[in-house]
Amino acid sequence: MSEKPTLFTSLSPALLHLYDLTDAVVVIIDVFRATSTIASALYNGAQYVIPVDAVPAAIEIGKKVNGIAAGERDGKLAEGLSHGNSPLEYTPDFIGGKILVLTTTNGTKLLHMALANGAGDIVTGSFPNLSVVCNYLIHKKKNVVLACAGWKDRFNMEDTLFAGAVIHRVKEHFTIHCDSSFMAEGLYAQHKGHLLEFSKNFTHYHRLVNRFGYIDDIEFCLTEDIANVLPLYQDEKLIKG
Ligand SMILES: O=C(O)[C@H](CS(=O)(=O)O)OP(=O)(O)O
Repeated sequence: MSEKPTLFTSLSPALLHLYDLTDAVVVIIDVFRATSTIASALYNGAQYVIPVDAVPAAIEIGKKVNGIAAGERDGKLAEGLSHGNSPLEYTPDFIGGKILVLTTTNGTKLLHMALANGAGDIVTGSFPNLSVVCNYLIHKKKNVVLACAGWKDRFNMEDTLFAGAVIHRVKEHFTIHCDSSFMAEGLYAQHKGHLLEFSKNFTHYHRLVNRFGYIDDIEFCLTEDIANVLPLYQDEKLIKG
């Protein structure tokens, strides 16, 4: 009997160095909101997304590729960028055929950290593209690291819940000896029927909804398969895989 590949969950960027990324598919997870926004932009016809880890670089690259330089810091539009990090901003009319250059507080930084740690096979995941990510992991038959962006190195619930949702669907295909994966799946199994209601307790819900009123974004970001495309990292871009 052939051995199954392994699956691990990194609950924070601060823990990422503990995992071997070199021979694995790394799923970058930032449910609120970077990876939901990336799925939305590609689903609605963006040519591709360039994830960037700093605002000045996003502005410079945006000019060079004649793209839309977008992103935020701490939930607000960052100075010098013309668009934010809301998945609802990237409608087909607006983003169709265009290049999005995106920089965010947690998600795009984590993707660059994964690259610096040797990752060669990177996709981004969120509830809006849950099924396509799971199918990719099953068909690749490679080791997997589910990498949660958290918030400024802290653990968060929404990224952990998404990791749990993936594990719930793919677990028969992997060897999983990882307590964070076990915890993530248990959490998802317990709350999958009422994610929106459950999310009202989360730190990020307070940050995004109570401070900025982004409730529609939260609903989008917790809706499974509403933008079911695979953002695949190739040649410094996220393309539709
Ligand atoms: O834009 C977001 O949703 C967050 C903002 S915050 O700084 O975490 O409040 O950034 P992200 O990198 O998408 O987590």
